[in-house]
Formats: sequence, structure tokens, C-alpha cells
Amino acid sequence: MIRFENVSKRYPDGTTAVDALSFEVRAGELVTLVGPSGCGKTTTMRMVNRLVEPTSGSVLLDGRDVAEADAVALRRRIGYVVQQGGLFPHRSVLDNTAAVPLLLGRPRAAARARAAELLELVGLDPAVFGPRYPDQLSGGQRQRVGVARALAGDPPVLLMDEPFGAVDPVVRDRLQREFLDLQGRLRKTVLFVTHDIEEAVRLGDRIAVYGEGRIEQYDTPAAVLGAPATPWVAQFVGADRGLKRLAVTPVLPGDLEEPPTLRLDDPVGAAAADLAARGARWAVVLDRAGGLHGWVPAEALSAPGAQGTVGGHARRMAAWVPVGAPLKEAFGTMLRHDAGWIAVTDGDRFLGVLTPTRLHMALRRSVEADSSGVPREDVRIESVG
Ligand SMILES: Nc1ncnc2c1ncn2[C@@H]1O[C@H](COP(=O)(O)OP(=O)(O)OP(=O)(O)O)[C@@H](O)[C@H]1O
Repeated sequence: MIRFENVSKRYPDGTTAVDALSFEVRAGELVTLVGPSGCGKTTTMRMVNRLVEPTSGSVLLDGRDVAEADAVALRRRIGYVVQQGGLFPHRSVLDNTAAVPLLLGRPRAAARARAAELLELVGLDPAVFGPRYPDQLSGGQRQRVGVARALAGDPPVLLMDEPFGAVDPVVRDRLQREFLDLQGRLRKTVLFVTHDIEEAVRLGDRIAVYGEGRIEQYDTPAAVLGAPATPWVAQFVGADRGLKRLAVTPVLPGDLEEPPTLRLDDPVGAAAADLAARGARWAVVLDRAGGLHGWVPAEALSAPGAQGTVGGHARRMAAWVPVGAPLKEAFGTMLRHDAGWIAVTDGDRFLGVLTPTRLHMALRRSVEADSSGVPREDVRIESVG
């Protein structure tokens, strides 16, 4: 969809901002460009909508060199979001958002209706916020209007330059979450500039880590964190890259331990015999619908005089995550419940349990999977204990 072929940009004062850059962004993909200040991220992005012209090489959009496109027509096909939203200060929020549809020749009423729809889409009530002016909005609200405005012409491509850079971490977290959700539905082709590795990893399908004027590594967040291509990338992603990787590695069924399961209304005697036969010291207890109720130690069932059903001896346990949740969430849940394991479910169905050891193995297997190309479910690693 977007392709850089050997693109360099040297500014008139002799600064080489970008040097022989080649990479591709697939249709519907969100690529984050991340790196320290001055490494050429913004220059890269602005060559797509021709706010900057390359000195050599070409940028192709859908296979066509953008240098041959009419710049105005090109920019109508490309949404552009900048820090602070870049709104017109003397126009209302509704008119700011309607600007592109108007430019595209929509009648005023239709353009405004479309703008109202978009404000709704980014979580702003058009009746409340539509009539306001940009200086009557919070930083986060301005950013949302910036996103709404960029989406207004329904462009297939979005360029976003530190769009969430000017807000506090809590608002930023929310904007990122909402944007991911929106992108899940809209599937735009997005180039997203940030200097924040956490943001790059969270949002990007792939991330391009910049050194000076060039890309040092272009890969999925998990691969960049798991196997930095150069010492520069390793230093940039940080010594805690293992921790960051927890956020981008999902829990898979193959990561789980499968302890014996009992039902609440199983009779104690049979349950105790079952666990003894398997040599199990405990079992997960499921309710009638097969959902998680808690757990029971084998010795509680085999104690002299124990009777009734498993339910009478079970302990409640409410720590669970859905399969596919990031390991970070699983670990957080484990800590919050101060538990040595948590249940993993698929809808209402109990799948198995994740322990700290299993979590560590999942992480190691995902690193191995990325570096060897073998699917994680098939990776076998040695472990102690
Ligand atoms: N118009 C210009 N004239 C001369 N040099 C420029 C111009 N615009 C950018 N540069 C230089 O090109 C280099 C790359 O700048 P660019 O804005 O692309 O970096 P960036 O990675 O986006 O940085 P930041 O995160 O600080 O925005 C920098 O050294 C910058 O000073």
C-alpha cells in the first residue's frame, strides 16, 4: 500500500534527515515509526503526503509514485493528524470536523451530518462539543477532534504524528485504547510517529525502530522486544524489554497446565479416590455450568470423616483471564489475587491454569518461536522442575 524505495532526504542546509530508506506498509496495517528526536520520523511521514519531497528515491501509494500525483488530490486521500490536533482556532468543533467533506464538495448539511457522526465515533457528543471552539476543549478532547477530522474524508491512509503526545499518561492510555478499538473496525493503513517505545509496541502491528536517518529494525513488536537486531535497538527498547514483551504476548492454550477438575456436586469419596489415583494434590472445582468455582486440596477430601459433595470443601477462587489475554494482564491478575495460579477460560469454558513457571515458559517459547519461525505451540524448551 505504502512503499518507500531507497528514499533519501537532504535538506538545503545539508542535513541528511533520511538515508536510503526502503520499507513497505501493507493495506490495513498500523506501522509505528519510533526513535529519538531528530532521527527522521516526521520527515519520512511527510514524504507520503508530499509536505516534504524526497531528494532521491520514490514513495509509492498503491503502486503509484506520489511525486506524479496532484498534491491536493493526494492529501484528500490521506488523513493527517498532528500533535495538539492542529485545529482551526476560529471554527467550531463541528466545522473543523466538516472541513474535509466540504472540501470534497459535499453539501453543507451532509458535511455537518458526517462530522457529527465522526465526533460520536471518537467519543464526543456532537450536541455538547460540536458548537465549542478548540480552546474550550481539554487536550485529550482536542486530539479526538483531530482524529475525527482526519477520518472525515474516509481516507484509506492515515498519517499520525505524535497524535497523543500532548496529554497526560491517563488520557493517553485511554486514547490509545480507543484508537486501537477504532482501528480494529476501520482497518486504515496507518503510519504513526512516536518517540515512546511503549506506545509503539502497544499500537503497532509492526514497528520501525529508527537510528539516525535509517531504520535499524522493522518487525513485529514481539520480535523487536524478543530479539533486538542491533545493540542500538537493544539499548533503545530498554533493559526491561522482557517485561514490555509481556504486554504483547498472548496466553495460548498450549501454555496451560491441566490439573484435574472436579464438579461442585461430585461426591467426596469418589473425588478423593480419583485424585489419589492420579497422584494429584489439588483439583480445580467447576460449577454446574463448567465455569470456574475455585479449587480443593486433595487432603481436604481424604481427611477422616470427610463427606458430602466437593462443594462443601472447595475454596473460592475468582482469578481468571480469557485465553488470548496478554501475559501482562495474566501476571497482574495473579498478583492482585495473591495467587500461585490463575484460571484461563474460553468464554464460559475452563481451559486450564497458568502458573508463574508456565508464564515464564510461555515467554521463552514465544521468543524462540520468533527467532526460529516455528509456531509457538510447537516450540519445546528445556526447563528445570
Ligand atoms: N526544514 C528543515 N530544514 C533543515 N533540517 C531539517 C528540516 N526539517 C527537519 N530537519 C532535520 O532533519 C532531521 C530529522 O528531522 P525529523 O523532524 O524528521 O525528525 P523526527 O524524528 O521526527 O524528530 P522529532 O521526534 O523531534 O519530531 C533533524 O536533524 C532535523 O533537524
